[in-house]
Amino acid sequence: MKIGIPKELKNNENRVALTPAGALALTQAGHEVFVEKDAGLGSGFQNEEYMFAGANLVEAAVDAWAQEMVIKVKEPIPSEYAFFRENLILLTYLHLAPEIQLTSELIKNKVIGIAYETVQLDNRQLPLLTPMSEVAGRMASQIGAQFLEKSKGGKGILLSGIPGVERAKVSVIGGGIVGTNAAKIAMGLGADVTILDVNPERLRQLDDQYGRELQTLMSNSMNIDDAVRRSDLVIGAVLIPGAKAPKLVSEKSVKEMDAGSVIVDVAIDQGGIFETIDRMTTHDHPTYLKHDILHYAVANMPGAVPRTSTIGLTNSTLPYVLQLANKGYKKACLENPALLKGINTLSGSVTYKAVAEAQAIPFENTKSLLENL
Ligand SMILES: NC(=O)C1=CN([C@@H]2O[C@H](COP(=O)(O)OP(=O)(O)OC[C@H]3O[C@@H](n4cnc5c(N)ncnc54)[C@H](O)[C@@H]3O)[C@@H](O)[C@H]2O)C=CC1
Ligand SMILES: CC(=O)C(=O)O
Repeated sequence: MKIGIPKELKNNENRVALTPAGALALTQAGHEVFVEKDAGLGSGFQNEEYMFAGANLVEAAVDAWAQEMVIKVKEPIPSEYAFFRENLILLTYLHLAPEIQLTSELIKNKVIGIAYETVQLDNRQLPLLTPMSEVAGRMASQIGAQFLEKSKGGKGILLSGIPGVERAKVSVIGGGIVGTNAAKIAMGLGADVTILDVNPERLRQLDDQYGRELQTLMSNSMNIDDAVRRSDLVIGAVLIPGAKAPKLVSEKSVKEMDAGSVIVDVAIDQGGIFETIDRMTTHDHPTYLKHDILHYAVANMPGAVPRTSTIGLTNSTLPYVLQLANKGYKKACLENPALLKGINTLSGSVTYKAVAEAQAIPFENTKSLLENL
């Protein structure tokens, strides 16, 4: 198969969809890889390393996009919609539920849109979201700690406190991969950490794992309101796969936080869980103030640590990329139910139920559509 790797265009997005090691695995399997010149530089991978791995370097994005399958990191931005065409296989994070225009372009152009974030194993794990959730979760606490500093606009407190001075209170809403990693780092930095989840089994696991160091709480509106009001830093880490994130934190609770407190909404890529977050922010302008609370809502947090993230992402995506390339997307998806769940758009239809529901548009069953192609 001919596979294109365009350079990422989102603000401060320095990741690339494939490492030279990944390119080598594909060329050794008999595939042709076309990497846009300089696409790997932000992650510290030189053009020569891709050439050494047997990939072709192409001068322009259009040449990478012209291939049978295009692998990216982030959802395409409007300037990339012109590259969409019928039967293009696009493998990337799509986060379509809140992205009406992108969804409509993928449908209109009959793109085969496979979203990393909805590839799901039988045990419900999301193997292609996990590595970036590990990164973003770990970053969320670091970022929260930075923005609590006075010079960054925060209330001027240290997460750990010092002997004789109170520690900061951190609440993490959602106890999955992002939430657990955020809690781990916040605990490591010495904060007083509470984690909320709706899944009692998950709360039990977290309690077994971290004991008295971590306060677990059932996620309901009363507990969320109480936790938010008392927190110096609140991290949003909820996910209902494919769906628009539920608005769990009310504007009223945010107003009751102390001035200079910080919100980091990692779930912003699915629309965010705070009523006071109505827009994404960027690495260039990461926060805005609302009700005197700093709001951070960057949808590509791992883009800030591209070397770690690119290697972590390729480690997880490569086995799936190889299946798609070796078998063709149709056979690969019909033989692997996890990959089948990744298809969000096919033959001009939305094939992921939660996306169709979020946008109130018709939904088609992926398997039936594929079998009849
Ligand atoms: N902004 C960024 O750069 C990045 C954002 N993300 C996003 O972070 C979000 C979380 O991802 P993961 O941790 O990997 O998902 P996950 O599936 O591992 O965890 C989600 C957790 O949310 C819980 N949950 C569901 N409804 C809830 C509710 N009402 N209250 C409390 N908890 C609830 C689930 O039980 C689950 O434990 C996703 O939207 C993901 O796309 C991930 C990586 C980077
Ligand atoms: C998960 C995601 O959207 C990201 O890593 O940017």
